This record gives sequence, structure tokens and C-alpha cells, in this order.
Amino acid sequence: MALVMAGIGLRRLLERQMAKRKRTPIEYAVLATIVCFVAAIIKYPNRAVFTNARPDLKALKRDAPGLPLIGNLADMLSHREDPLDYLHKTFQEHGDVISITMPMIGRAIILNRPEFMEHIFKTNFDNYVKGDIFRWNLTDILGRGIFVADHEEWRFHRKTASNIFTTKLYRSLVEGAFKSSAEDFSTVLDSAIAAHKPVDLQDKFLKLTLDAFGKLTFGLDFKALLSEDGPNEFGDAFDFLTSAADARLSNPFWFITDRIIPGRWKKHWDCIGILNEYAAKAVRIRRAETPEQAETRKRDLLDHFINYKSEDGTMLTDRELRDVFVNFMMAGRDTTAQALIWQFYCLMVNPRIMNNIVHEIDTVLEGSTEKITYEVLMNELPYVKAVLHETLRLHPPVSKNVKQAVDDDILPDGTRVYKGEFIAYSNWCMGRNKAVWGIDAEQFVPERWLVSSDASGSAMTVNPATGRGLSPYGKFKPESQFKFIAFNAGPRLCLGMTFAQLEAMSTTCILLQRYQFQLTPGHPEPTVKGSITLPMKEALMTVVTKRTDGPVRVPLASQRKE
Ligand code: HEM
Repeated sequence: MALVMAGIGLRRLLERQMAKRKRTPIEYAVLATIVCFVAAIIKYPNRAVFTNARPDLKALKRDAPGLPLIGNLADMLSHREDPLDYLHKTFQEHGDVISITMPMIGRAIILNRPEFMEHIFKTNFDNYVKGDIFRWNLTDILGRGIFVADHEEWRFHRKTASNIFTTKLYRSLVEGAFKSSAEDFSTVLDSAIAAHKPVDLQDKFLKLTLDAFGKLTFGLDFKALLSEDGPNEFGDAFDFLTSAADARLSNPFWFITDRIIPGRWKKHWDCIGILNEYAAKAVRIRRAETPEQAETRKRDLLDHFINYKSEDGTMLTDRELRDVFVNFMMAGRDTTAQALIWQFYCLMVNPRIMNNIVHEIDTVLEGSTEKITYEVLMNELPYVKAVLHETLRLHPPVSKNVKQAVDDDILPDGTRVYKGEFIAYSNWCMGRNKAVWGIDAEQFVPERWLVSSDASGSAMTVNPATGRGLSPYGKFKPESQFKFIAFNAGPRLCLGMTFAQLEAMSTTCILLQRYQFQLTPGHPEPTVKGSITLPMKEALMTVVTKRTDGPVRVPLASQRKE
């Protein structure tokens, strides 16, 4: 009471003092700012400025939903090193629908169940787009390519690019390009073995997919794998930009901070310059090609885009071709490499599963790389496929994503989404959701992807259709696209899904036929580095030895205990 009386007295005194003299314009401005600020705090007590109150939604933290004016910005910034873990724990505490607000962005509703995925990826697909914020964050890197495109622009990219993903291409990749990259990989491993040096599998797999993808899609030979270890201009520029793109998701003021941090803005544009140079080189070489030279090689992705003519005869400019190049590099290089990196890590820390996969490879392929074909990879190696899928479930290379609502909508549980709000989801969190994947959701169990093929229980060892050894692990059982969203789902399902699976599986088979892999002693458990994909923060240091044991013939327990 005394304090209130003192406050009132002080205010009267100040008022009298102020009344004696005229206020300056600056004083008026300061006063107006203070009044606006206090009014804004009253209007936005627990959420970001300019967002609507949504008492119907659970806030990120129930007891402290967000700070006045900045909403959950502080939460996001303080967890920028471990955003996935943080989100996973929040889902565990507060359920599968949570909401955050961020200044400059607005409200995002974060979802963690397959029925929501089905709704946004398929049932009401047209209502959820990449939107302006996505483009604002990424256009300087990705231009107007497929990843940032919506509506007609997206349909054009999708249709043009889908022309190359045919079974004919897959057959020739498996029998040619993927085997030859695995041969280069073996050369690198052989020299490490001869020099008694451990190998950083992360670095090598990224170089493998860069080389393969560059050659196959744009006719560029980066020669990253076989070159001396050291800076890798293209790869390093790419890594910098994917990290920068990710940092923008949790920092809506990136356009200011990136310019303030010394050297950062220049480095950003230097890296973009490097990507542009490589893209320009690929286009230059292709445009200079004679028809005879073009005849002697296979058509690739660049051919389809460079020869594209719209109805009025317009062709793509070099700038548009640059965007195709960068978007596809983003799609194809890191993702498949990271699938292999995390998969080899999971195998090395799970000796039982390593034994099983080697056993299947030896049984079906009988020590020969010649037997690795498109059909064999697709149909006859269920355990290899299961291990890859289990890796992608727990370590999806595209681990989080966001879409914007074009119009008001109602989600399957009755939650309202208003026009302009964002919907976000994390493949990484949904893969660990026990309500979706069962009590062992956080464990690496490839057997969840297998069903026994032989109900009668007879011990067949030879495939009667092919005469080859039969996998003892039953059949691969695919999951619904909306439950297993590592490759996205619905009309925007990953275009390179089969490509990536074949590349990862054939590389795995060839390497496990020849080598044994063990983590270096005392290797730390890997953590995730901030990026739009899922790189490990640490190198994956591995001791590689040649296999001298011949095919492993000891079947180990394989079926999952339900
Ligand atoms: C394990 C490897 C891969 C994974 C986990 C993966 C995952 C994904 C995901 C989650 C998306 C949706 C991204 C978004 O909408 O923001 C996507 C889109 C896409 N992916 Fe992949 N991807 C992989 C490999 C590849 C490869 C090798 C290629 C090319 C050969 C490729 C081409 C594409 C394209 C073109 C899109 C855009 C599709 C569209 O928007 O219509 N991906 N991928």
C-alpha cells in the first residue's frame, strides 16, 4: 500500500515538473515508444508479436508458454545445438500436437503422428505449401528450384525430372555406376589398410555420393574420393551453406546477424559463388557438345532440363539450370551419404545385426559382385533393405520440415489451422514415437521390417525361381508412407527414393563382402551437427580390415520377438 502511494506521489511530482516546461520531440517519441511497448506486452503476454492468441492449442511449455513479444524465440535459440532432442522430449511431455510462436515467422503447429502426415501430404495436399518464408530463407542458395517451388512451378520441375527415374536407368546404375564408385571406395580402403590408418567413413561416404551424383546427373567428375585428403572446395562450400540454411530456421533475424558476424556474409556469398561456378561449368560443357558426342553417352538429368522447351518454345536460362543443379545436388548428395554413414555406425555398434546382414549377403550373393542386380536388390535381400529402412527411421537425413497453410483448415483431431500459420513435423521425432512404432521405438531393430515368408516353416535354402541362395530372413514388409516419412509422402514423395535405396544397398553389399568395420577404440557416441540434413558432428573413425573369413555361415537369431 505504501509503495502504491509512493508511486502515485512520484508520478504527480514528475507531472508537475514536466508541466512547467515544454516537452521536446525526442521526449514525445520516447514516451510514445514506451506506451506502445507496454501496450504490446499487454496484448502479447506470452506469444510473438502479431500472432493471434490460440488458447485452444497447447503451448510448447505448459507452465511458461512463451515470452512477451518474442514467444518461443529464446527456447529455440537456446536449443539450436540439440533441436531434435528438445522437440522429442517436449512431445513426450506434452503430447503429439504442440505450438510455438516466433517473431517474423508467426505460429507453427508441430505434429507427431501419421494421421496428421496423411492429412497434410495427401488429403489436403493443396493447402500446405512451402510458402514465402521457406523461399525467403533459402532463395539465395536454392534459387527457384524444386525444393522451394509450389504449384505450377513445382509441377514443371517434378514432371521434367521424373523422366529420368526409370527402371532402365536403375538397372544400368546398379550394374555400372554404383559398382564403379564402390570400386573407387575399395581403393581408398585398401590404401588405408596398407598404411594401418583408420578411415573417416563420414568423409569418404560424402565424397562417394558427390562423385557418383555429379557424374550421373550433370556429367561432372569431382574426383573427390580418389584425390588427396584436404579441402574439398565444392563439398566444403555445400556443407557451409546447408548449416547456414538450418541456422535460419531458428533465427528469424539471420539477415541481420549474418551481416554482423565478421566474415560470415562474405563467406556465404563465396560459397554460393563456388556452387554457381560448378553449375556454369556443367552447362557450358554440355552446350558445347556436338550431336555426335551427345550420341555416345547416356541421357542424364541435365539433358532433360537443357533440352526442355515450353509451349511457346522458350528454353531454360543458365540461371534456371543453375537452380536445377543446386537443388538436385542438395537432394542427392548428403542424403544418401548420411544414410550410409548412420547405417554403418548402427551396424558397428550392433554386432548381432552386423552378423545377420553379412550372413544374408553371403548367402544370396555367394561372394560375387556380379550377382548384385536391380532385381536382386529390390527383392532378394530383405535384411539389407530392413537395415537401411531402420537406419532411416531413426536417423532420417531430412530430419525436420515445415509447410504453410494457404487457407483455414481442420486437422483430423479437430485442431484448427488458420491461413498463414505453419505446420511443422520431424521425421526424427516421429521415428522415435512409441505410440507409433511401439515400446522399442528408440531401439535399432531391423526385424520390425520383416515377416517370415514361409508359413509352413520348412527350411528352404535355395530360391526355386532363381537357383540362388534364399535369404533366411523372410520378406521385407513396407510401412505406410505416412508412418515412415523419411522420403516424404504423397505427391511430393522423394523423386530419388529408389535411386538412393539402390545406391546405398549396392554399396553396402560390396563393402561388406570385402571388409570388416569396427569403430576406433573409445569412439564417442555421435551427435548431430546443425544442418538441413543430418551430418554427424564428429568424424566416424573406423578401423577397416579385409575379410579373410569367407562368407559367414552362422545364422543368428533374426526374427523379432513380438
Ligand atoms: C536416403 C536418401 C534420401 C532421403 C532420405 C530423401 C528424402 C527426401 C525428403 C524428405 C524429401 C522432401 C523434402 C521437402 O519437401 O522439403 C525429398 C524430396 C526430394 N528428393 Fe529425396 N531423399 C533422398 C535421396 C534423394 C536422391 C538420391 C535424389 C535424386 C536422385 C532425391 C531427389 C529428391 C527430389 C527431386 C525431391 C523433391 C521432390 C518434390 O518436391 O516433388 N532424393 N527427399
